[in-house]
Amino acid sequence: MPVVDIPGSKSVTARALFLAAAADGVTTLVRPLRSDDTEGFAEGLARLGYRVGRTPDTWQVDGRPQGPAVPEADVYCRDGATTARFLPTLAAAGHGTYRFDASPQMRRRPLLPLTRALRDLGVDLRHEEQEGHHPLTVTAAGVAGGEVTLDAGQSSQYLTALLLLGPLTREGLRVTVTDLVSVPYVEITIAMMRAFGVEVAREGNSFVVPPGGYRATTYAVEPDASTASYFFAAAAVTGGEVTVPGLGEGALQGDLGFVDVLRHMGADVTVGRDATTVRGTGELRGVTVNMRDISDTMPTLAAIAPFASGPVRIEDVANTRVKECDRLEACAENLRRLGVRVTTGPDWIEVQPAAADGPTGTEIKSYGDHRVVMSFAVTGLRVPGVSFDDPGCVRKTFPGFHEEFGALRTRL
Ligand SMILES: O=C(O)C1=C[C@@H](OP(=O)(O)O)[C@@H](O)[C@H](O)C1
Ligand SMILES: C=C(OP(=O)(O)O)C(=O)O
Repeated sequence: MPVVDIPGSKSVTARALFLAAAADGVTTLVRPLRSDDTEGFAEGLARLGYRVGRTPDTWQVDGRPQGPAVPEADVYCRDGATTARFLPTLAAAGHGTYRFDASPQMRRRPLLPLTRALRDLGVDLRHEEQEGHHPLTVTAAGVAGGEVTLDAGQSSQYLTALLLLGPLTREGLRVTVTDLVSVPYVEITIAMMRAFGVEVAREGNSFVVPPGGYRATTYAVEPDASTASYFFAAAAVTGGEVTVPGLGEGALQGDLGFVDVLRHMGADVTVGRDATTVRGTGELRGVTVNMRDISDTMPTLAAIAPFASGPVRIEDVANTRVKECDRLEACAENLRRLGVRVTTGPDWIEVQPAAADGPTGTEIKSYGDHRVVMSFAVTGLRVPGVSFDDPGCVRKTFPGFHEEFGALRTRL
């Protein structure tokens, strides 16, 4: 029975780094994710003058409730949207001039609703080239706080950034959302703020954050549930069994809900107190599923959909078009390259069962998207000849993916 150790959650590590930097005292992160996104986040903090110390298993951050330690900084956010959206928001609470840029991929991704909200709160923020995109400069002079309205229909990260900022403002914050996707990520934010001593109140569509700052702590990062989805899917399509320790009933991440989709399709799933096991049963039924809450697992499901006995339709995932790539089209194109029939709409994808002679191996076009590669690696368990034009882009969240997945392949 393969037991797979999954690296730490990207979302939890990014939040923990923000909270640690903003807290009063020294915070220790236990088993943070070490990947391009989170290394980029930690490097960004260091650029802003925060002290980040490392041992193989822990990161220590000296918190500065007053904001960055340097009056000027130039921060490169790489491909990470958490870095590119959370760090300018953290910097706004300080005093100084901070410029943020990102990779070409991240430059294409939006953040206008967030930067508008920051401006509405009095933050001096300028986009250098294209309105609502990196590069941008924050000329920070602290944030008074107050009320602000936000459209988080494209990304919940806008709301998370503002909630994280709330305790650093002088009066606290009340954020009213007109739309919101990826709700479980906001729940992660609220639970983690609580662990750092701040209670967010929810009043209908409004989130109320008191002023007063964060308390430093020791924080253990749980394994990444989105990463685990590839290993759970592997069990479901091969008839094997995979157990992931550290992700159980108390897990913070909504993406663990992907196992409910697999259960619905016919897999045997046990979510225990501190571990989850998926066992393939040989049966994989078609399904129609709304993935608005867990859209990072849309490519995982799309990539195994050809092995289902009926059509797989994934709905309400418009915002997957503004991730590392347009994931709906990237998945559709790669499925077609495999010889699978697929259709897409503005916010959905429908995949037909593979023909009797099965999908045919091909080179998968990665679009620099870690999830495209990791998802179609699962397809490759059943289809000989699947390769990737850019296998290394998994570094964003899981640099060791191919080694770990290769090792699992021999044990399934
Ligand atoms: O807050 C976070 O850590 C994340 C939120 C989600 O983004 P959206 O809210 O943009 O869907 C998710 O896709 C991303 O990988 C991580
Ligand atoms: C969308 C993703 O990342 P981010 O938005 O944090 O860059 C992801 O990891 O799938």
